[in-house]
Amino acid sequence: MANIVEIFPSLQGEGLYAGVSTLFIRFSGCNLNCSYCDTEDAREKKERFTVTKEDGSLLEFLNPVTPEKLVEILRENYDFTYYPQLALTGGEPLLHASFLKEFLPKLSYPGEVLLETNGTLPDKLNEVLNSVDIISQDFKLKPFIDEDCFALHREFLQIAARKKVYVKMVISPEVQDLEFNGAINEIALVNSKIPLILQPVMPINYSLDFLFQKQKMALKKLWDVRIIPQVHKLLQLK
Ligand SMILES: Nc1nc2[nH]cc(C(=O)O)c2c(=O)[nH]1
Ligand code: SF4
Ligand SMILES: [Mg+2]
Repeated sequence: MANIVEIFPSLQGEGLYAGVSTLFIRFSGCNLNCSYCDTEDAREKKERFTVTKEDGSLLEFLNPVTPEKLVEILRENYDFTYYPQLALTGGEPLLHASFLKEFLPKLSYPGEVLLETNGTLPDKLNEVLNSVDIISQDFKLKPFIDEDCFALHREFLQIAARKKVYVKMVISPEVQDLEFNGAINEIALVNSKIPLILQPVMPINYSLDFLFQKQKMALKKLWDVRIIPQVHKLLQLK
């Protein structure tokens, strides 16, 4: 059984696949507490979850949900043809790894399954690796979190690199070069071909110079470094 916050169709607003028509499942709960978190309500369990249908109307279902029920809800409410990607997000979806291990083979999604993860639960990733196609792994930097996640991020990325993977780093002018360089080195040690997406903290009420400076810094060690803001926020989508 899993606790869900919401299911909705939208454009992928973040990362390497920004712009792809995507069906999102947002799971409850998170093991981190980032200062820039824009899904605070996903951190706690909800009695019910909402399903936004293709025509924009809303349905409500009771938590927790079984894998069978979730498959039924998706099949009844969406034509998967229109969503080349299914995104699993949160919160931290890997807190539901054993659920996902049952659910994803039952669903057998015809498109690609993309996992949006904070990259700190390597053992859980191992459990679901065979059932996902793409991994969007965050690298969490100071000053946005108190913990040092680099060792976990490295271990996680080594596993994720067996699939299609990219790293997403939320940055602002407050991120120090030393911290940033440390993260770049971790990625380069796993594979310098792994794409890195620099995602500026929203709202952008600061000069963009630091973004280009950080991109250049990263390009010394990595082949593919992109600056991509949250497209869904620019377009005022969910
Ligand atoms: N449109 C849209 N794209 C997204 N990509 C990642 C999201 C997330 O909250 O994890 C997200 C989201 O909340 N909305
Ligand atoms: S990992 Fe994601 S969901 Fe969890 S606190 Fe950080 S930004 Fe929010
Ligand atoms: Mg979001």
